[in-house]
Amino acid sequence: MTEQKETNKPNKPLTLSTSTRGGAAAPGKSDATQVKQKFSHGRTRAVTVEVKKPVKRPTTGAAPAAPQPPSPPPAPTTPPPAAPAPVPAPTQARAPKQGSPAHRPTPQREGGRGIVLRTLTEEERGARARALVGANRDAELARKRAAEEAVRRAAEEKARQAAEEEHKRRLAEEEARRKAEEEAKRKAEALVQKRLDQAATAAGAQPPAARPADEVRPRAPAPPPAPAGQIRRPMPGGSAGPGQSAPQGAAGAGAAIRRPPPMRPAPPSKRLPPPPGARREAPKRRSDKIDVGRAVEGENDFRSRSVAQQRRRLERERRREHASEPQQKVYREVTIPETITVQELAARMSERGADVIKTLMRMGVMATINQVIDPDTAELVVTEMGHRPKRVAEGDVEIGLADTTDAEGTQIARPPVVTIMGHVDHGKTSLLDALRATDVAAHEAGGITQHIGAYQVTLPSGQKITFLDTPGHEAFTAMRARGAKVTDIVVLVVAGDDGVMPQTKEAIAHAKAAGVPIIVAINKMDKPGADASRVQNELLREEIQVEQLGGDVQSIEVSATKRMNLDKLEEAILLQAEVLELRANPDRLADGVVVEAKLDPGRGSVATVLVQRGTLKVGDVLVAGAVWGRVRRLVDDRGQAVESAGPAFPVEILGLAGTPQAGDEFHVVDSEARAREIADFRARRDRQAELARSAGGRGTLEEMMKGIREGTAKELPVLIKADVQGSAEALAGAISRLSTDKVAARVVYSGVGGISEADITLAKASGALIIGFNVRANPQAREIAKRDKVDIRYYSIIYKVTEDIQSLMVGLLEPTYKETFIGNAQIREVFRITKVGNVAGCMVTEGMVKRGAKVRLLRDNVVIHEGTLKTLRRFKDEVREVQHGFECGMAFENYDDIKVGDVIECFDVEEVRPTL
Ligand SMILES: Nc1nc2c(ncn2[C@@H]2O[C@H](COP(=O)(O)OP(=O)(O)OP(=O)(O)O)[C@@H](O)[C@H]2O)c(=O)[nH]1
Repeated sequence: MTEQKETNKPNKPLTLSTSTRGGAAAPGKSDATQVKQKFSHGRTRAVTVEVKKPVKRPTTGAAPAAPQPPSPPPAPTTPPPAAPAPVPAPTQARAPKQGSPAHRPTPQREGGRGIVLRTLTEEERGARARALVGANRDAELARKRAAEEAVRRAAEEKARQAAEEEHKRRLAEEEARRKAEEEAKRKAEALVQKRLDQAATAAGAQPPAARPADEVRPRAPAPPPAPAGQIRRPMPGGSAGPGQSAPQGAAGAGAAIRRPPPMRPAPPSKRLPPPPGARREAPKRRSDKIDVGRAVEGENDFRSRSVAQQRRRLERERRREHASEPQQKVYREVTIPETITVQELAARMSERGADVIKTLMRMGVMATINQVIDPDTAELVVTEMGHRPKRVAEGDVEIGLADTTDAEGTQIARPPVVTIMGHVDHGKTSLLDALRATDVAAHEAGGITQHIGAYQVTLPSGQKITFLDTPGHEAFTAMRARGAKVTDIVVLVVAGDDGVMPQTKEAIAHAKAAGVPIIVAINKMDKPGADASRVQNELLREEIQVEQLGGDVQSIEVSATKRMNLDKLEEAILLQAEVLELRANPDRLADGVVVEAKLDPGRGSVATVLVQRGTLKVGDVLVAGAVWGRVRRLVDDRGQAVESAGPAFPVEILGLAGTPQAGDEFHVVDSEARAREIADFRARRDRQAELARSAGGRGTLEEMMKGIREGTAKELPVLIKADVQGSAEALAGAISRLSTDKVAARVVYSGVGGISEADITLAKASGALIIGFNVRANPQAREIAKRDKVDIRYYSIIYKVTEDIQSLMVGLLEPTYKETFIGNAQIREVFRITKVGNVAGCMVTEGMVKRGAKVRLLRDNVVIHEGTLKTLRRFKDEVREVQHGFECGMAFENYDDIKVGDVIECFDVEEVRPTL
């Protein structure tokens, strides 16, 4: 409305208003009048004009609103037709602000001739021109806005059309879907009808008319009067119920659309108010599940079932049919881990939890569904319920991991792995360096040898030797204690000028305990005081008989500093390797031993490993101890990156998730999942072992005895430390003499001095018992012994030692049992007694029968049962024994299968103490 008014108004940015001085002028006469000239931007100017009074009035008509200026601006009077409404708005908004006089009513003049202006001054003209320019600018601005508005409107129109089309499309889809649903329902109903007809025909039942109405789904529309009445009830007056929109109400009046389309706009203004009483009636309507659209079409006059309901009903029928068939019980193989809950066990057997609990109760075990039961009980339950138990341990994840068997043709010769051992300052490091310098490959490549704990030397002949650079025999034994057998040959370095020293003896003991052949390198032979034969003789006392003295141990005289006879030493090593027939299969998943491992700040976990079998490659997934990882990089002993490492090749591995321990075995596995599983299991096991240790577990001796009892050990290893050499030797001799063909006492090492950490390590690696004769263990050794469960026994009298060792050895032997026959009884009659079971009425035919004695049941001279007697009665009294020729009643413990004619053999069992 406002816009309309605005547009009808003449737009005059420049107007004149007059004020006549001196009252009204007489007609026909000129009159001076003061005219107020108005410009844009609110500027005004008073102008004096002369008005000539007309003699004669013109014909009536609309007086000009204002005298037109000589060049009137067209813009304000011609707004763009495309956008009439928005354009005035900004103008209107601006108009009052600017105080534009455009809207002021133009004074109507009495005379129709208009006003004659006086000639404008230069200043006035200029002002007018400026005003015109300003007006033109405004008009231009308005035009632009109108154009923009037109574009926006066009875009809006387009979007609206698109939305309408989308809406139409959805309606069509909805309609199609509804039709499809109806079609499906019709088919389902037809099927149900058919089945019911068939059932009725088969049973010779009543005609379909007699069937309940809700089972006979109408295929044709129901009679119209009924739905009409039902529809009108919930929707009085035809108005929509609460919550229903107007379109639904319209549908009730005849439209076929039953539910509002999803995108349909429902303006709240069109929503009809709920009729009085509609709220009360709504629940009833919902419970009836009346469908407005269908009701109008007259499709149904009662509750209709959905397709899903029909399907469910058919399924129920099918199940009922199946339920009548007897179910075949499925017997399964049930895997039983080390711990299992009742629920899990029930699930694995596909049995009900309650049944499993009942079975447990029958066995005298009260357990709840979530209770953990031990594997033995679980196995009994599984057997009881008719399934097949399969026991597995958690450690089964390691099965197949350490498979060292290789087919005959697959193995090829591999380089020997050598460890150098000896007394301090006898020249181990010097010899290792000298041997390393003989590596032709390093010289050829010009590479600098890295110190990575192991390196390989290529001899001029092309043969290779791998040296382990482990610091001393303790590290060697520590690795062995972890179960790793890495070294093939030990080179025992003895300084020619010094001879056999305590650590030389220790080294010999360690090498012997590991069962590794020794090659003696008598070093420093360049020194004037060096005497090889003296050294060889001293070695004899340590049971090392060198070839020069008729033994089989090779002995080479060398000089590390002078590089003397190094080639001979290498030859001796290769010869020994040949004897050992060292072979490995390079074409399999690699495994080996971690020689050393560290956490490098720049490279992460770095493990030096020695490949023992197969070929280790970059990208392999491996597990080393409780650590796993994927090989990111392999670096050889010269610091060169390599792609693979074959048997006896020492190499650094980068990419492990953690740092393994020296002596840990590594295995390449086929998947990360397996590696992770094994590493997790080992970490768990180590944690449990640590807990058991802290809780004070069993000692080595007990474990050892258990091993012997189980037949896995046949000897008692002993480590002797004494105050003087004489005592140590005497003890070693006495203990060795205790050995018999049944069980052996083996002296792993005998030495002089207090018990050190090295002794504990050796004892641990050998599973030995330590005997401290007049010596004690130092605190560190005690601590390690406690941690590693190594038994230390202190003595000060030699015969006490031998007595103890003897009793230990006897204790390790299996006891023997002697059987003594007591008598026989024949079953003459079998009585069935409630709560007791079968009782045999017998006649003692030989010797006597005794309560508490062992019995065997013989049927046709075949032993069919062996056990104990539950009762032995004579008449009604419980008796201790029944002599030959008397009758008695006997019943077996946990056994009932007795028959007339069977013989009960009665015997005693006596344990015989084993002797050495
Ligand atoms: N004359 C002579 N001196 C040697 C020989 N071998 C080693 N030495 C010297 O003996 C000393 C000890 O040598 P190392 O190689 O450090 O002996 P080691 O057994 O490794 O010593 P630890 O590492 O302390 O156990 C050094 O001063 C060497 O120079 C040799 O063949 N002849």
